[in-house]
Amino acid sequence: MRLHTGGEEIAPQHTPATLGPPEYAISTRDLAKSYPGPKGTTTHAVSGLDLDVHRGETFAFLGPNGAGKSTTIAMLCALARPTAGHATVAGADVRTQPHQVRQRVGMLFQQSALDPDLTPEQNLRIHARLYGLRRAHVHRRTAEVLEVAGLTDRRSSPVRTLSGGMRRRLEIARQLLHAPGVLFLDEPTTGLDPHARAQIWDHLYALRERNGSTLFITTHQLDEAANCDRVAIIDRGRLVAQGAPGALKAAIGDDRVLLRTDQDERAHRVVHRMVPRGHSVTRQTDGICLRLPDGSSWIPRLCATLESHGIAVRAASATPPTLDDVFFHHTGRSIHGTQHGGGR
Ligand SMILES: Nc1ncnc2c1ncn2[C@@H]1O[C@H](COP(=O)(O)OP(=O)(O)OP(=O)(O)O)[C@@H](O)[C@H]1O
Repeated sequence: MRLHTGGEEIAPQHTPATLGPPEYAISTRDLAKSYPGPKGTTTHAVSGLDLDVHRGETFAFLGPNGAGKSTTIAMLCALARPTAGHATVAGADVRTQPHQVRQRVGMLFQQSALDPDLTPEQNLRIHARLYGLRRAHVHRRTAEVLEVAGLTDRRSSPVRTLSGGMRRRLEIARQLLHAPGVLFLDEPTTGLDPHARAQIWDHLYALRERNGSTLFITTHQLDEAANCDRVAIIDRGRLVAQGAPGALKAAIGDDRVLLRTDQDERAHRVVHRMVPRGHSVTRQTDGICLRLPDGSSWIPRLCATLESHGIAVRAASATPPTLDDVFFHHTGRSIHGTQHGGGR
């Protein structure tokens, strides 16, 4: 993921009455950013984005590659200018008060900005000075954030000797030095093994509990988004859905029914005829997938009909909707790229 510092002219501004109330950590209305595309075209990286993130919330920003996540973060951190719309972050307007926004947020980039030959303590001190922290505070804040990151005992080891998870915690610690009100994390667990991923999440939850930090986290990991307080799903620059993961899943209702048979092609045709219009039936590499309300009640009927056609059912399961099903429901695609293949 890249961050961009766009340089386009921006429209005249005023703060619209429709922006969320000041208790929101982040509020956007009609936020948009376009880039000049190839051959005179325009790429609408983000369009008409309305987001409200409460203070102290862990908020996931979920979307496939190229959906507009980095562009949104860049605008919210006042690193890229919106082409249109409004946004306030930690009480400051990204257009008219970009300096205040940058003072009040922390931003974890995907690319490491640590010097591997220096120790955690040295890296933090350099960052603190670059950030203009008063000398008297640097020592205390460095010790505090090292403690929060669980790295006090490694404070004098060269960074190159730390594990991937430790380095990521150190990157997060760096962003906490100036005690930001909102912390943006761009895919914070990318490249980490499952154990280190889990540790980073424990660390983020602890930050939320301890400091009441607002965490805005981009991800394409469905399980990570599902563990956040609320999630916004973005696709092709537009907001698809926003809400608590449970509520988003409950709103679509349909379960996912998976059938594995000895003749999937024939089974697909049979099943297709049984299911009412408007419900999806797709062939996947691992069987036939249906999206239906109360999926488990369909299984005996589906199996009996298939067997009456001489098709053996090897496995059948019904699972409640996931955030991928929410994405599919709104876009007709899986977040990881599977097209709606032959469904209804
Ligand atoms: N500086 C730029 N100039 C032109 N087009 C850009 C620029 N930055 C991003 N884009 C385009 O804007 C769209 C959104 O890109 P963005 O990087 O915000 O998506 P993303 O969701 O962060 O993707 P990924 O998860 O792959 O990093 C893409 O079509 C991208 O090609």
